[in-house]
Amino acid sequence: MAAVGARGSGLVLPKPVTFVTGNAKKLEEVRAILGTSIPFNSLKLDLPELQGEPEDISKEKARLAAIQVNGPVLVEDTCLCFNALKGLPGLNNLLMAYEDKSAYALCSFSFTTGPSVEPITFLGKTPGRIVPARGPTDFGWDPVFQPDGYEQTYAEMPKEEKNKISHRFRALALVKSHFAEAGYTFETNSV
Ligand SMILES: O=P(O)(O)OP(=O)(O)OP(=O)(O)OC[C@H]1O[C@@H](n2cnc3c(O)ncnc32)[C@H](O)[C@@H]1O
Ligand SMILES: [Mg+2]
Repeated sequence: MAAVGARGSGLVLPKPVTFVTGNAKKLEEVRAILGTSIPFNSLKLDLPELQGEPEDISKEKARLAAIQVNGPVLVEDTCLCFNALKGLPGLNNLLMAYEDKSAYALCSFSFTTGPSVEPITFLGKTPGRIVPARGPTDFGWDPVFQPDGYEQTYAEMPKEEKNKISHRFRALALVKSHFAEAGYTFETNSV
C-alpha cells in the first residue's frame, strides 16, 4: 500500500515512517540529525546482509523492510570504501599493504511509502583516510576513519561535530529535502 490520498500539495501516508535498523548507534545518530524534522518510529529488524553495490543493497533492504512493516520505511546501508581497492569496502588490515590510505564513508538511505512502491535512494559521502585506531571503540570503524580537513578521527570528535559532516548527515540532508518537496503528511497526525 502506498499513499492513500492527497491532501494539500503532498501525499498522505497511511502510517508514520519506520526507520528499520538493527544498529543502536546508527539510530542514535539518525535521531540526533533528524530531530523533529521527520517524525519516525524505529524498529529493530535483522535484515539479511546483502551483497552488491551500496545503493542496490540499500534499495533491497527497503523493499524487504516495507513488506514486514507494510507501510512507509526508511533504511540505511553504510560502508567504508577504500580507494586503493577501487572503492571496495574491506578490512583495514588489508589496506596496510597499500600506500594509498584514502577512503570514503558512504551512506545510502532508501525510502519507500510502502511495499508496492519502488524505493528512492539518497547518498551521502565523506572523504577521508584510514589511520591507526584512535578514540572510543563503541561504533564500528569510527576510530580508524579521519575525515579530510580534520585532525581527529570520527571516534575522537564530539558527536555533534561528526553529525555535522558525516556521510549520514549528508545523506539525511537529501532525505529531508525530499520530504520537504513531497510534502508528506501522515494519517495518524492529520486527523
Ligand atoms: O541493521 P542495519 O541498519 O543494516 O545495521 P548494520 O550494523 O548491519 O549496518 P550496515 O550494514 O549499514 O553497516 C556495516 C558496518 O558498518 C558500521 N557502521 C555503520 N555506520 C557507521 C559509522 O557512522 N561509523 C562507524 N561504523 C559504522 C556498522 O557498525 C556495521 O558494522
Ligand atoms: Mg546491515
